[in-house]
Amino acid sequence: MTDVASVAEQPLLTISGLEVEFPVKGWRRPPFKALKGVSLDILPGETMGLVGESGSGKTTIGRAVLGLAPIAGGSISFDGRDTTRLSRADRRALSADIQVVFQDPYTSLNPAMTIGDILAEPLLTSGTARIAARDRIRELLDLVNLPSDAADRLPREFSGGQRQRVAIARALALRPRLVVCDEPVSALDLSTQARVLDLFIDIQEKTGVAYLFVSHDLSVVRHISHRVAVMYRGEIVETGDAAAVTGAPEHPYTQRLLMAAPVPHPKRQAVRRSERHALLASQRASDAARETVR
Ligand SMILES: Nc1ncnc2c1ncn2[C@@H]1O[C@H](COP(=O)(O)OP(=O)(O)OP(=O)(O)O)[C@@H](O)[C@H]1O
Repeated sequence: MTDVASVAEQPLLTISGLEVEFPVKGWRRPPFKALKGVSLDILPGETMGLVGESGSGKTTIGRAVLGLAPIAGGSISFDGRDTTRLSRADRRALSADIQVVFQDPYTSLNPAMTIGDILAEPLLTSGTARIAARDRIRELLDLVNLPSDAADRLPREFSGGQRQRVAIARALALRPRLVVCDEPVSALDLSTQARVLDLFIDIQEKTGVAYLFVSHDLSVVRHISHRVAVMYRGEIVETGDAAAVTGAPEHPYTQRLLMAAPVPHPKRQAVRRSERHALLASQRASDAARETVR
């Protein structure tokens, strides 16, 4: 379903010539140009990986898409509408369609709220009735593979990976069409990273959500993306099919990034995303069968 060829060709998100400038303190000092004319589009159900070194402007693109960066030029349109010129009410309506998952699952969840209350918040704020919200919370916990009794527990009772599942569930509560994922696995250990990345892929296959997936880690981006854009000092220097960009990059900067990235296991590299899912499913089935025999 999420194969790029099978999704509609009309972009969900189109960023054209985007410029973001931050003011710099000091008499008559020119602003700092964090984005210098960035263009990018994302199709429905697609994952666009955004990779680049620290300070290249990845987070700023995500923040601009969320309406949180000072835009100096260019445009961002979502579903054909320019989002840089929305009234506050329209921006609020759009926020159901565009959600975010942050890097740190330890600070992004309110420690005093139960998981149920954390997931209920966006639902109740948007006008969902309490009974419908309770059903939706159950569905969300199931979608991110957490037990339904998780709703009654506090964030501190969960590991980092489980907390990130809660953050993902919260982002999905209002059935967004795009989720900005800003380094969502960087704070997790390697094996948890792989499981959470596979969860993102599973959810996309079930819901058709698109991701703008920001990471400084080329191997993470290679694992999850359909297409990849490479950022360098406020500009996109290369965009293309994930396998092509991460396998045979054209731009010297991407080549340097690739040399610095850990090499994936050759078997894993050869397996396409859809095939990987079939493989994972059969691995899970044989694990389950082994458990039953024991
Ligand atoms: N609010 C701000 N005020 C001033 N400068 C900012 C602000 N936010 C970001 N910048 C600058 O804009 C540039 C791009 O930052 P950004 O956070 O987008 O980079 P990044 O590629 O996401 O890096 P990292 O991986 O370290 O988060 C950096 O030089 C940063 O210092």
